[in-house]
Amino acid sequence: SADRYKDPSQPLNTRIDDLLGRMTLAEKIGQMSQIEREKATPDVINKYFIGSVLSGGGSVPEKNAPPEAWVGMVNGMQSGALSTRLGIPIIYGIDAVHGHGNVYKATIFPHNVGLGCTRDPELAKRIGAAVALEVRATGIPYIFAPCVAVCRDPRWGRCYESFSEHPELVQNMTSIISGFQGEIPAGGTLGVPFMAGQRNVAACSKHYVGDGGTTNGINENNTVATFHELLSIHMPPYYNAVIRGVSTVMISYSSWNGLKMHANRFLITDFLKKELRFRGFVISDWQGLDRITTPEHADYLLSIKLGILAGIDMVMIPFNYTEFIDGLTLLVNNGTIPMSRIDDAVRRILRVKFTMGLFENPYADPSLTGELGKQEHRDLAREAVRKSLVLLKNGKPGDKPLLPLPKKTYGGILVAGSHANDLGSQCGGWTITWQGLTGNNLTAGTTILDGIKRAVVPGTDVVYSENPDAGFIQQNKARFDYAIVVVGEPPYAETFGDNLNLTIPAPGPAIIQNVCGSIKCVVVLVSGRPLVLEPYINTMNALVAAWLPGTEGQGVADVLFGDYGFTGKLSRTWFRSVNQLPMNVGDARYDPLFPFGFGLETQPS
Ligand SMILES: OC[C@@H]1[C@@H](O)[C@H](O)[C@@H](O)c2nc(CNc3ccccc3)cn21
Repeated sequence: SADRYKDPSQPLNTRIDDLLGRMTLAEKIGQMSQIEREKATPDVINKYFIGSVLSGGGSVPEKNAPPEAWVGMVNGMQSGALSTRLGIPIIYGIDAVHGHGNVYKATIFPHNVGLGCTRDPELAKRIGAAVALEVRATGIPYIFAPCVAVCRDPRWGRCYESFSEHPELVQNMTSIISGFQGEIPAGGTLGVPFMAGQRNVAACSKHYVGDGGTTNGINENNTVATFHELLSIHMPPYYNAVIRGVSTVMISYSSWNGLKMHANRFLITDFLKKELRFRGFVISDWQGLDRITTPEHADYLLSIKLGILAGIDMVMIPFNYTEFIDGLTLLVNNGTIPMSRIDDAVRRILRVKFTMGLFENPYADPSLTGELGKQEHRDLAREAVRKSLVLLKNGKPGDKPLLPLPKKTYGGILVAGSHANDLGSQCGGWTITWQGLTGNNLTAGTTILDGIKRAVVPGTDVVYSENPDAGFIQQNKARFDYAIVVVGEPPYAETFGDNLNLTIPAPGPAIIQNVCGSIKCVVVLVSGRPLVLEPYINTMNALVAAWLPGTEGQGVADVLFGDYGFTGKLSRTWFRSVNQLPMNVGDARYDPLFPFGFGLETQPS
């Protein structure tokens, strides 16, 4: 019979059964293997029947690669896959967690902590659709987003990847999945993966489950919780993700009550796959199997056994693919892992690939390259920046409000601080490189300083000094009508962001004291999370939490100068002291500097 699996008019399960029935063990295990771009030559993909390739953070075809280079790379790999006996296409995945962060000149949106402050699920959906177009511009159909972590401790290095500490707010923001993948039609089968068309991407809700609940926010560590606490705090977003038809779920490095999530058969198979009826595929994190043991990779055969039997379907290996393939082959041949488990994994992977139309559209659509960094998307990102800003203070007690700032001044405006003129720092981690970069040459965008200069009346004297010394301040303090002080955190990702003191990094505090001690000032804090404020807050006339706004820094000036009012509300509790942590809305003992949901409002001027 003609290859029925290649016939798109055949029912989905007919195609899956037909193809699965033809596959050798080597071809099945190849589908379960995801390797890193740098290993993924067409020959390796062909020889090992590789099912998936990824770009890890910062892994690009060439520095500042244009979309055409990405398309050429992905298509080259795809030809390797299509030349295999059964011609099963690869699915290429990448972290587009705040826009297509790895790609030069992509639109970079606010990180999730800021999106949570918009309280605007419809905006999140529009962002998802825009990001999908920018990802498709590079020929990629699959992203490792959204992170639906419920970050319960801001000392966690990935807290900025979390929409909120409050599970309901995170649940609401899962609307971004319907932007990425398209809106699933009502009345379908619960839990099946969905993708509307070739201008959408398959999504990945991560990291299942409890990644945001680790002790002291230590990345990849242990989440101590009763099953009820796990279900009420960390699990809710996965209900919504499954209902929205999310195509994949990524497993967390963390443990639950001492058991590694990557080895947790109860939560992956019995709960996610059976109870929640998730029908897409479950993917490990990077070397997630290796990290089941301590030290990592200490017993890779055991890692493979535990991970695959737990219910992991695709393994983000990413480099030692022969060791993985040989190990899994051995475990199937010696009966440790039943073929039924392998078939479940491959069935799920094929279900996603058939559903997203990958067999009919294995190659990039070259007409989409113009979507990358499109002005329409930048305008959307700028809107998101505006709505993400949270006004925490506006005028000292007894003073009249400082914001919105006048665009016309008699004297000048002093702009100070390390983060006023630093595109990389306002983007944060997962931008161009894994950890992110400082400086202004990493990609295309608008710094907060650029935005201020464009917002004021032409001819207004805007003076920028990154770290003005006391002498400069004393000589000029009468000159300036007011100052804008922009300080905050350097870029970071994952464990590099773990931080137990959460103080504003030097020289931020000194700049605040020097400038605000002499000149009326508004401080704009660029950070992935709440930081220690109490020592300085009385010195400030006004204070804005800007989070990690991304490339469209103009959105900050839009609101500072009153083109738009402040509307953002805290997605996270703002603690007084780290000694209070963890401290979340709803806790019995709750004594924040600013509570969850706080945000002053201003009217457009
Ligand atoms: O980039 C792929 C995944 C990403 O989707 C996950 O959210 C994240 O947990 C993740 N981390 C890495 C790399 N982690 C790593 C940590 C220490 C040394 C080398 C790599 C890759 N990935």
